[in-house]
Order: sequence, then C-alpha cells, then structure tokens
Amino acid sequence: MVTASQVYRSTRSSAPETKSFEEVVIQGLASDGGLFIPPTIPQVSQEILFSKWSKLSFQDLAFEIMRLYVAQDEIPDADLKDLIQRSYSTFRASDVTPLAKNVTGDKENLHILELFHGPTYAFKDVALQFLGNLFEYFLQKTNKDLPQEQRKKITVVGATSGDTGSAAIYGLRGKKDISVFILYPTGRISPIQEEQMTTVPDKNVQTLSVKGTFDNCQDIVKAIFGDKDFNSRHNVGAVNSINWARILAQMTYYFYSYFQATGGEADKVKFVVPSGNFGDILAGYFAKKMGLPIEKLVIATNENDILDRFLKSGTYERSDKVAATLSPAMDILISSNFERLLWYLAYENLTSHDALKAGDICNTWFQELKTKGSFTVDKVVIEGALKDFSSERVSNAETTATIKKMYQDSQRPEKYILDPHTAVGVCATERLIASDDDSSLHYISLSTAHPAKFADAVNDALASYSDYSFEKDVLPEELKKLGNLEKKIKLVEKADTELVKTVIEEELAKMGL
Ligand SMILES: Cc1ncc(COP(=O)(O)O)c(C=O)c1O
Ligand SMILES: N[C@@H](CCOP(=O)(O)O)C(=O)O
Repeated sequence: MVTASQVYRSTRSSAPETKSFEEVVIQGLASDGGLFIPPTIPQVSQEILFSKWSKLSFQDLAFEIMRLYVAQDEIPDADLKDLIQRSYSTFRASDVTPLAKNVTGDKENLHILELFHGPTYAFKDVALQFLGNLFEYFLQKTNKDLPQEQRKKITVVGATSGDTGSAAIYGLRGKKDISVFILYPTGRISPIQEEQMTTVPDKNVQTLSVKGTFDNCQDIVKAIFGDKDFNSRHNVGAVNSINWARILAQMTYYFYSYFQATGGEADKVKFVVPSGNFGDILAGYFAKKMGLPIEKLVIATNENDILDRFLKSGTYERSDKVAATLSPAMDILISSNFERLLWYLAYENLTSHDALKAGDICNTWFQELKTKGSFTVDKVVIEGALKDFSSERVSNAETTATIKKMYQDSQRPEKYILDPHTAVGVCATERLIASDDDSSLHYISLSTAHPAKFADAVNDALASYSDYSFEKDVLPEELKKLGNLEKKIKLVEKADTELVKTVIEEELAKMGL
C-alpha cells in the first residue's frame, strides 16, 4: 500500500498527476521547472518520538524516517536498511553526526552538531553518500538482464559553490552507468575544495570550472534540466538539493541531535542553520512539521542575505550582486529550496487546502521572478513563515570574531576551531542566547564543514595565537595528500548553457562509458 506521503508532485503544478519516489529521484527537477514535494507530510506521535525514536541509532532512525516517504514496493525494508548501512559506513564517526554538547560550558546550552565526518568533510556527505547508492540501486533494477546497448545511463549535472561537488563526486565515482559533471565558479571556491573535486581519477567524473558565479552555474544546470532534447538524449540526473532525496536524508540529524541534546525529553530546542540554498534548513522544517517539537528554525546568512530580507519584507528579489564572503559556499542569492517552503506556506494559507491551487500560486510567483525579477507575497504568508523560522545576518567581521572567540572561550573541548560557515551559525546563536535570556532553551548550531576546507578564513582569525598551527591542529592527513595529485579540470570560458552542453557532450564521448 502506498501512503499519501509516499507520492510527490511539483511545486508549480496545478494538475492532479503525482509521481513515485523513484521517479522524483531519477528526474530531479520537475518538467515545469518546479521542485518535487510530498504534498502530505507524515505525522509522528509524541509517544513514538519519545518512547521509540529517541532510543534509536542514527541508522535505525534514518530507516524509520525514510520508510514514511518511500513505498515498500519501491524499496523493500531489507534493501532500504542495506542502503542506509552502506551509506553511513564510510563516515569517520560511529554515530555519524556527533553532537559536541555544551561547548561553551553549562550555562549557554550551546551544542554544535558536527556534520563533517563523512568522506569530503562537509554536511553534504550525509545525503550524497545515500543518493549515490540510491542511483545505483534504481539503475541496477532497471538494467537487470539488459544488454549493454539497452542499459539506461544517467548523466548527473550539478552546480557547486564548493561542497556539493566533491560530496557528489565521492558518492558517485566509479559507479556503473553514471557519468558526473560538476560546474563550479572559477576562483570562488577554496583551494582544498578544488583539489578534492579535481583529483579524483575515475573516468566517469569531470569537473567544469565556469567563469561566473554559483548562481550562474545553478541557472545553467536548471536550464539543462529544462532542455527536453538534451534530457531525453542523456537522462540528466540531479545531485543538488533540488533532488528530493537530499532533503529526505538530511532530516535524520535533526531528530537524532534533538534527542542527544535533551536526553530524550521534549525540551525547547532552537536549531541554527548556516544557509544558502535552503536545503539543509528545509530538512529541519520537515522534522518540525512531522511532530518534532522544535521551537524555531533560525536561518543564519552571510552578507548574501536574500532570505533574511525576504522574511523582513515579503519581497523575493533576483540580483546579480553576489558578495564574495568568508563563507563562500553560502554565496548564493537564489535559494532553490525556498520554493518548496513557499508551496507549503501557500497551501496552509488556503482555507480549501487545495494542492492544485497551491501549485498555481507558486507557479505565478516564480513566473513573476523570471519576468520581473521579483515577487511579493501577502503578509499572511510571511506570518506563516515566522511561526517556524527567524533569521540572522552575519558579517565577515563577525565571522572572524566568532572563530577567535570560540578558540579562546570554548571549554568542551578547549580551543574548538570553527569553519567560517559554522561560525556564521554560532555568531547568530550567541546573539539569540543573549536576547532570549532563557536558560531552559537548548541551541543546536549546525557545523556544516570541517575548518580544514577554509584555510584562509581560519588562519586569518587564528594566526596571531602563538600556539596555533593549521598544519598540526586543523589539517587531516588525508587532505594533506591532495596537493600532490594530478588535477583534472576543464575550463569553460563563459557562463553559457549552450557552451556547457557542448562541453558535456564532448567529454561524454571521450569517457566512452
Ligand atoms: C559549508 C556549507 N555550509 C552551509 C551551506 C548552506 O546550506 P544550504 O545550501 O543547504 O542552505 C553550504 C552549501 O550549501 C555549505 O557548503
Ligand atoms: N553550498 C552548496 C551549493 C549547492 O547547494 P545544494 O545543497 O543545492 O547542492 C555547495 O557547496 O555546492
């Protein structure tokens, strides 16, 4: 039996058709340009949450959550468990996403959720190790017993501001019937991020360094998905958080860390999430809507603050003026996943609770964004958003000051070193702790990357401390070796969709897969 939360529809569709989990994972982006969502969010009772789920391991919890969104017919229990076990066996931490509790001592209840213990040292591994195995699983089923020339092949095309790219590559390298093309903005990712992506020798992987911004790369990827001809020739697949499986896999750590922080009690918890494309925090929104009693989800942005401005003004505005900040993976002005949230806000606001009408409204907003460069939502929509979210904007100077402050003041462990994205979140968290002045609240601040990935920002903040050494205190052995490996980069001189498509087809021919 398929339940209501195991079928999907596009955020822009006003037609009754729905899709299966497999269809949305393989297709990535809906053909009308919208994103896939489950119109019904499953509900988990407080009884199940606190007497059952709070006692589960990360992997068992992931299974319980995913089961609600994936029908048995599509992935039977044993296969889903196996996919989960294999995906998290590559992590360096046995509990996958450990929580550093009370980092600043007992008074603040400030807990840091370390999401960087996967193969590429960023939170993206949590979802992309799983998505890589999921692509392989579905392809193996489809291609079983087919001769080579009839096998279905997927061409993954993704955009990265630094972390998604390497996590996708490590999730998909060497996988049969899959080729991977990752676009990144030339000169706007850190040297280690570039080394991680470009030193992978597998034949099925190619990085494309594009002259432009991350938003340009993301626009090209979306245009490629919208190109019916190209798509039917190459079966384009998505690894960005437009792919629903990314959001699904990220839900687990909201539940898991909540139970770790509160000891399994239903205490008040705020999650603070360094945000760019809005995929990470959206997983928290689903956890909250499923019944986890989250007090608030706090969007922490750097100086590229479209989300913060939207919550304050109700106007979502396209702009080309992306600032290069100390947290470059969040240098994003168009946050893909915001569209998913807007669909639910439109839906909740309709007294008829009509999914088709919600699709219509969402479509109108995004057509306006395309034609006029902005759209404005009603006050009630913003009021709806503010029930679940608040936002904080953090400057470069505050980011540096937070890395320093944590190094000086942390107690468990001492001299805790933050990456600049995590520092944006921790700065926002410290602000809230001061303004809330409520010792019963727990704060879980998401640590989205290992500091080794952002040497310049970390060294700028800490170089003046005589006992600090990046090589000794921060850089893992595994990352030290990357500098000696050969790099495979293809430069794309202009952020142009046609040019990128041509390059992909040339490279695909060379791969000969
Ligand atoms: C290190 C890091 N932190 C935060 C973010 C923002 O996450 P999201 O795009 O899901 O909002 C990203 C990139 O997405 C990232 O790479
Ligand atoms: N910060 C990301 C940008 C892409 O976001 P995604 O979550 O939609 O893949 C990156 O590091 O690439």
